Amino acid sequence: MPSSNEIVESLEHRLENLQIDKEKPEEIDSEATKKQTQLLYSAKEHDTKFKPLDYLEGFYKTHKEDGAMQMILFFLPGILYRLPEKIENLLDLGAGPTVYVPISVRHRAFNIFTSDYAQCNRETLTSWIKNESPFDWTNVCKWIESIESSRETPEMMQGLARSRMRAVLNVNVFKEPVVQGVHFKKEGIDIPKQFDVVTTVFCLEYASETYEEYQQAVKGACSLIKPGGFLVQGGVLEADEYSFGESRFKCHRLTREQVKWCLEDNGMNVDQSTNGFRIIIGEDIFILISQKLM
Ligand SMILES: C[S@@+](CC[C@H](N)C(=O)[O-])C[C@H]1O[C@@H](n2cnc3c(N)ncnc32)[C@H](O)[C@@H]1O
Repeated sequence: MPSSNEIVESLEHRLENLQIDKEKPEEIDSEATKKQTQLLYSAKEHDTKFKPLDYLEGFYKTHKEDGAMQMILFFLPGILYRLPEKIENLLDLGAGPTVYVPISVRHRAFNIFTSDYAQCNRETLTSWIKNESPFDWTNVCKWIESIESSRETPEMMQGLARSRMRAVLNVNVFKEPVVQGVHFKKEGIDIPKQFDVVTTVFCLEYASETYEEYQQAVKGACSLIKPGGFLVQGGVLEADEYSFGESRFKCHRLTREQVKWCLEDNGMNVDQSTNGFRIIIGEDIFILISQKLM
């Protein structure tokens, strides 16, 4: 069986050959015109202005929809391979309307919790759990399957992930506790105070507009991890905003140093020479795994 290092290295090698779709000059022009017509919202307005279907159509319709998503989906299996083989409780923090994390961890995590700050996203997540999703995840499943080589159909992948789902939580990374309420849960489920693994992708820097807010957001995320547990974090560096559909949202312009400083401040391992930390950065998109020190 290959080691997790070998898997990540082989994925890094494959990344060199991955065609991340770059915008052509005429597309850049039309992007600039589109931007002028989009409304610019603050990060705090995610709860009232976020449009789940516009977001999903913009970034997840096919795996080629967006370079950042391609990068995350491509490296996620290799990063997840570094987690313990059996995970009792996993939380996807700030999942938005997306379910690619539960699908990717379906074989390892027994109890999967998902969450978001915006009610419309919590509703979209719940509808997927009830197999009433307004969005078709087939293409993303095929992309995940091609990286995993698991030979499962999208229906099998989603069926297993759904059976592992336990609850949809209302979260705010600036509040204490971060879990503010339960939007949906299956019968007889207790919500853990801390989790063995917390995943959070494009959330902490997108919830923030300043470094102070980002520090608070990381503190909130880390407070949800058990001692010895893991954080899997994905995000974007050096960006002031992101956009989809008719909306743009401001975000904190994050640097790679800030990513590490904040983890360190919250008792997380940032020593690349150990097994407890690994970061991969490409085209200003990063994905990392960090273990909480005991
Ligand atoms: C860009 S989306 C990322 C969604 C998803 N994780 C993904 O990878 O596509 C950012 C998410 O952060 C959530 N968010 C914004 N402010 C937040 C806060 N204070 N606490 C928790 N989540 C927040 C938003 O509601 C939104 O769903």
